[in-house]
Amino acid sequence: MLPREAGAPPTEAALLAWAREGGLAAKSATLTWRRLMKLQAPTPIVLLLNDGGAALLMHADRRRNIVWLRDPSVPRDQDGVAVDELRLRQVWDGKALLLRPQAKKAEGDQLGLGFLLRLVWFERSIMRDVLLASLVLSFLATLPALAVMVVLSKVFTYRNVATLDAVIALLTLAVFWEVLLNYARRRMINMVGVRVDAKLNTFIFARVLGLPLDYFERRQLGAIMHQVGQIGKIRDFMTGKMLATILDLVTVAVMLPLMLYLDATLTWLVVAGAGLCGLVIVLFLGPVRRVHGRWQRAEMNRSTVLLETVHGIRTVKSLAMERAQRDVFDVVTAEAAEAKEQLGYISNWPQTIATVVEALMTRGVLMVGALMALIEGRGDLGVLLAFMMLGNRLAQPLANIARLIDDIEDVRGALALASDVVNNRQEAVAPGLGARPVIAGAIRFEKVDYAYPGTRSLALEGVTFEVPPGTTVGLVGRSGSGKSTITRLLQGFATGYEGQIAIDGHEIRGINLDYLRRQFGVVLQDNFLFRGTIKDNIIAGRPGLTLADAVQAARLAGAEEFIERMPAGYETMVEEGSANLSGGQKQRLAIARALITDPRILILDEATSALDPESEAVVNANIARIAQGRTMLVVSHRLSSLTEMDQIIVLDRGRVMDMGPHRDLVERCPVYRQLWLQQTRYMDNPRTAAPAPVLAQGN
Ligand SMILES: Nc1ncnc2c1ncn2[C@@H]1O[C@H](COP(=O)(O)OP(=O)(O)OP(=O)(O)O)[C@@H](O)[C@H]1O
Repeated sequence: MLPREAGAPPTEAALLAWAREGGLAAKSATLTWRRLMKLQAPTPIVLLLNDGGAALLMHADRRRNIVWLRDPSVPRDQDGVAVDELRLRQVWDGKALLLRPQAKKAEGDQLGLGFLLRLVWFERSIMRDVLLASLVLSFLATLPALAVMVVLSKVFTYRNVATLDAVIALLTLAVFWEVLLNYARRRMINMVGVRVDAKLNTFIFARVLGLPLDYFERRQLGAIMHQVGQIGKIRDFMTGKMLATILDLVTVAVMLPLMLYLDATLTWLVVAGAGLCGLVIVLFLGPVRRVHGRWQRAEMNRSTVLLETVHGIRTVKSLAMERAQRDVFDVVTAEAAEAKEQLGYISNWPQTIATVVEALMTRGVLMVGALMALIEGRGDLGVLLAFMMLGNRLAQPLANIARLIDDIEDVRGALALASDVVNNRQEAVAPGLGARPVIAGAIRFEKVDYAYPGTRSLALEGVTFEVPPGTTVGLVGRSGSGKSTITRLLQGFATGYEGQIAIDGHEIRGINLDYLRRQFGVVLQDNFLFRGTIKDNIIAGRPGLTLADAVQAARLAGAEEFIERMPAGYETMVEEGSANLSGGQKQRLAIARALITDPRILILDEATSALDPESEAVVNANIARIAQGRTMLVVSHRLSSLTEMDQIIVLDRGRVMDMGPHRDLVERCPVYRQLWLQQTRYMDNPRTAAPAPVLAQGN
């Protein structure tokens, strides 16, 4: 793509963006001569010269203290130029672009356990510090128990005050460290959490954006939102329970050997108790999983009904469907509540049994310990007390680890739901893939057959036509004849067609998808305006464009006059659902938005169908000006708005019936003539002359 201001050198940011769009990993850097000498670069380095030019660094000759440069515009087979430090400094102040082929990008990853582990692995340096802090904290946690042991065994028995002083000093120091390390650990855990959360969210958003359009059309929006929303559960688990478990494991790893040292028999008693907890939970895993699945499906239904109702609230209210929708919602809520109740009932059992085992374990330690001391005369009071204190501290993490199985089930379900959306086929795997030819706007369809996924009948059948650049073309036909399908295929929304679709002779499947779509300006019947000012909406998605660009596009679209009458002009906020704009104003804004990039091909798909005659007249008056210098495809049911088009393509049940200017078609094409007569019949009647009727007959 050429810079907008032809002749001006591209900015560093633009070069970076182009390199990245071209599939390269690019970085800007400031280099010194010494760095250049040290570079044994196998990858291209572009030196950005002070006058806006650029040179390619071929290699640095350290022995002779020179670099070999090449002018990128000079043919490859010509030699480079040797430049020494003094000469280079005169034209270059250190700015450079470092380029290399892109490594496998995160977008290519699939959401799954491997991906989540990799996210944590990225944070390994902080995680290492967290583990280290946990290790020290676990040691510190054993100190009170050991202190009790020492006080009972040594201080009381031998009345040793010096030892008591040492123990008190040690415990005081330990408290200080404990507070400090706990504070640092919480900060680090929070940091890991925030980073993992941000990465996970940006990854999910990129994947959802990359899903093909027909995916959203085939699925219920509510279900998609619910499934994607599950990511919150995964994040909470990763930064909450999973991390806590790792820390619990550290505690177990530190305490177990110490307890084994103090008393092996009692230790095995504790371990056996924890094992029993785990076993109980594993036994309940199957039933819990089944009920959990049912509950998840019920929750999904509930979100779908809620979202659909809010989304279609206009229809719900105007058809007075509130009562009916409430009934539907009541039913799905009851199902969700029943499943949740079942889930609570089932998962309460392993929890209860685990609590019993845990209680028996701690009491068992006391009894067995006391019995051993009484009967066998083994062990002393200090050791028993210390053991019990440690045992209590250990029981909790062990039980937590066992209970984790329960949470894993929840997260496993959440992961399955989220990845069901996120891991679907992406539209374009590599952003850099595909050609970027300069496009003038010639369109050719050749024997194109297309059936929508999941349907058997062909939406397009043997469609063949050719449109020279700069032509205005109307697409007409009954409802469902395939008009919109043609415009969709042209924009690369589906690639599973037979035959060939080419723009300027380039088959569109070979063109970079992002680049292809940027060649189009599209206005639909109902256009979505984003929250923001009118200016933001016109220049949406094209950062860097200015108010002047927005004004120019608005003028061309016939929107200038009403924007200037608005309270804050171009800075007027478009309200939620664009309630402060009329249909005609919304449509003219959408046309301005489509024109802002000066696209080579403009598609108006029923763009004026919903407009009142006055607004339609304003838009139509500008059509000739809008069409100048570009190819324009206009889908319309109102044939009267297409009579001035250079060519009109007549479609019927997915086939091209004829193509030609209006006056020829009226004479030779029966389908067209019939459509035309149906509409003009009304026009002849002075009482119904104003709007031409809409041609919705269905088939
Ligand atoms: N997303 C879709 N999934 C499945 N079938 C579809 C989809 N969109 C359209 N179709 C089918 O493809 C055929 C052509 O539809 P298309 O929307 O291209 O017609 P159209 O001429 O633009 O109709 P209209 O004037 O009503 O907008 C129709 O039979 C329609 O049912």
